[in-house]
Amino acid sequence: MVLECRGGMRHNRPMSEPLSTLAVIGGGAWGTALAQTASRAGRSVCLWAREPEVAEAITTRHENPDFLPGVPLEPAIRATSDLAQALEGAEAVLVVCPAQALRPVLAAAAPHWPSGAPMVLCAKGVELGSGLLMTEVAHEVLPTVAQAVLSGPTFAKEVALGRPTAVTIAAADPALAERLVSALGTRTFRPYAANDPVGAEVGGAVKNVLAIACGVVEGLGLGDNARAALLTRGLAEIIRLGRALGARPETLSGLSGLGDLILTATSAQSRNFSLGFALGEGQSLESLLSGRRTVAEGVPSAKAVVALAERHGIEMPICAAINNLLAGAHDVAGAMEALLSRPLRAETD
Ligand SMILES: NC(=O)C1=CN([C@@H]2O[C@H](COP(=O)(O)OP(=O)(O)OC[C@H]3O[C@@H](n4cnc5c(N)ncnc54)[C@H](O)[C@@H]3O)[C@@H](O)[C@H]2O)C=CC1
Ligand SMILES: O=C(CO)COP(=O)(O)O
Repeated sequence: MVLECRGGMRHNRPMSEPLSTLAVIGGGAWGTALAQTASRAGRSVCLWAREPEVAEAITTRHENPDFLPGVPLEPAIRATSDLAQALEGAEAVLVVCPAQALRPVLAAAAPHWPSGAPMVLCAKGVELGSGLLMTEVAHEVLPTVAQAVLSGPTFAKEVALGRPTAVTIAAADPALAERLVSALGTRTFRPYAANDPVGAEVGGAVKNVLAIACGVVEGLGLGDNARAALLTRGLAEIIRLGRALGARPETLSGLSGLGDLILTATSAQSRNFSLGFALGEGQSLESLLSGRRTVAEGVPSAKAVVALAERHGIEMPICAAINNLLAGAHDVAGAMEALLSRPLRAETD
């Protein structure tokens, strides 16, 4: 079956005109949920899924049983596994692939990128090896494309079901953030405009590692005090790294930082929290990752975040303990011991 995605003629719109046609790159749970909310906001949406069977299920059966089962999708959403088709005529592109796949996916998209269309980076992570944030990776691949970051406390299924949700849309250019807020906002999907994209992405990347830590503590049955301590000291790690990278503290304590940390690190709906919980109960990382199709971004990002912190001379002991656990350098008891044996010190150090 040929799946067509035609958003109209390729053209550059003046910055003030509304964005009517969007491409969503990524057919996982979050790309599908964002396509759903954009379609409900009245946008014409074409989604690119890597798997042809996912594209076909979305277009013909209006569902994504592989990555977002049980949620009826808007019939108007079109999907394709052809990147060129997905991008044709798009006035903005939401990039929603896993963080470690961002570089190759953007490189494949680059020859087909619609002239003048900004990108909205929606993945949460830090690139392994380079230690680059998503905006930095994207800038290396597509240096002339305007960027925004969409991040916040957002379980995909709740968004797709239309449950009330607030997010941050951050762009260095405030006019771009406002246009995206207008394009995506609805009564229940409520984007807040911001102009600190780095702050928005640091919170989203680090909270996944901290969610694994909270899951471990829960799986070990260490209690509510321990979880509260991890959340608070975890936020201190987000703020320390964010400041070093030029983020503003108020962004880190907003929706994309503290908000997402609270959501992800306290809910069994989170893949990162659940993975940590299973590790705390004694399951092996290998068994948890084998055959898995969904992402737990905290796993690759732990190593990248710790390397980034070392490069900036910042202490991130919770992230370091999780990195050691995931790398097999410590078992669960060893990772806890590394945290509990740290010297006592002033809270604000
Ligand atoms: N699921 C959620 O509730 C939310 C997810 N996010 C973020 O969105 C990003 C995407 O996550 P999900 O949509 O949840 O994914 P998912 O776990 O539902 O599905 C995995 C997706 O990754 C794709 N994929 C796997 N390997 C790939 C590769 N090498 N190249 C290109 N694509 C590949 C698969 O085709 C599939 O679309 C992640 O960074 C995640 O942290 C952000 C907010 C909410
Ligand atoms: O980013 C998310 C919620 O904001 C999704 O978290 P998980 O990837 O841990 O499920």
